[in-house]
Amino acid sequence: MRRLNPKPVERVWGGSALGFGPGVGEVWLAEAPLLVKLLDPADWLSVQVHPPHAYAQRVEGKPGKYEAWYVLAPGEIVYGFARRVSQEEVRRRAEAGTLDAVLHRVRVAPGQVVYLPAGVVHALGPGTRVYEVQTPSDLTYRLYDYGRPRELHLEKALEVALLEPTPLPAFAPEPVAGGERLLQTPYFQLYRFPLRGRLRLKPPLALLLTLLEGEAWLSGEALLPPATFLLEPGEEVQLEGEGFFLGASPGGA
Ligand SMILES: O=P(O)(O)OC[C@H]1O[C@@H](O)[C@@H](O)[C@@H](O)[C@@H]1O
Repeated sequence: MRRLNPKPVERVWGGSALGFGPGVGEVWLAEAPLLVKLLDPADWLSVQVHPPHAYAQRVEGKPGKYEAWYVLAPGEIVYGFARRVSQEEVRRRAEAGTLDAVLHRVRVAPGQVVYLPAGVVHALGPGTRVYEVQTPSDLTYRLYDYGRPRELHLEKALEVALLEPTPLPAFAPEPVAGGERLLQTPYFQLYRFPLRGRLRLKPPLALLLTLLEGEAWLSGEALLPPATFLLEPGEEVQLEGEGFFLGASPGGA
C-alpha cells in the first residue's frame, strides 16, 4: 500500500474550496493506474470534448480520455447538446460566442455520478466541486473558452464530438464487499465505501482509495480528506473512523 501526495494545480477557473489557496482549481490525487483529481471551479471550465482511443491513437499517438465525476457540491454542468446540431452550426456558434444556446445544461446534486465517455461535449460550472476519475491522458479539445486567451482546438473537437443529444446515463449502485460500486465502464470502476466504525477492504484489482469526508485511522495514523492510497490487487487494509471513501479501479479494456 502506498500513500500518495496531493498535487495542487492552478487553473484560470480555479476556486479556493480545495484548501490549497485561491486559484487552485485541481488537486491531483493519483496519476496511475488512473488519473484522480478534485476539481473546484469558481468559473465555467472551457466547453470541451475528449477523443476516443481510436482517434487519439491515430492522430496524437496517445490513448483517448474517458472520465467520470462524483459530485461533491451542487451546481450546473454542460452535458452534450440540447438538440441535434451540425458541425457547421457548432463552428459558427463557437466563433460567435453563442454556443451556450445549443448546449444541454443540467443541475447536479451531491452524490450524483456523471459518466463522460469520449465524444460528449461537456463543461463544469461555477461551484460544482467534483471528484474526477479518468484514463491517464491529457487530451482535451476546447471548443469555446468564454473569451479567455487559451488555445482552442475547434477542428479536432468537431471531428470527435457527438452532435446528437446524449442523455445523462443513470446507474444503479451494486453492492460489493465494504460498500457499493457506483459505476462500471470498460476503462474504470468507481466505488463508494462508507466508514462507520470499521472498514476492511481487500480489493481484487488495484484500488485508488480517497477519504472524501470525515476522519479515519490507519495503523494508528490519523487521516483527513483528501488522503489517498494505492492498494495493490489482493492487498488488505483495515480502517477505523467515520466518513466515506471513494475508490477507483481500472476497468477491463
Ligand atoms: O481546459 P480547461 O477548461 O482548463 O479544463 C480542463 C479540465 O477539464 C475537465 O473536464 C477535466 O477533464 C479535467 O481533468 C481537465 O483538467
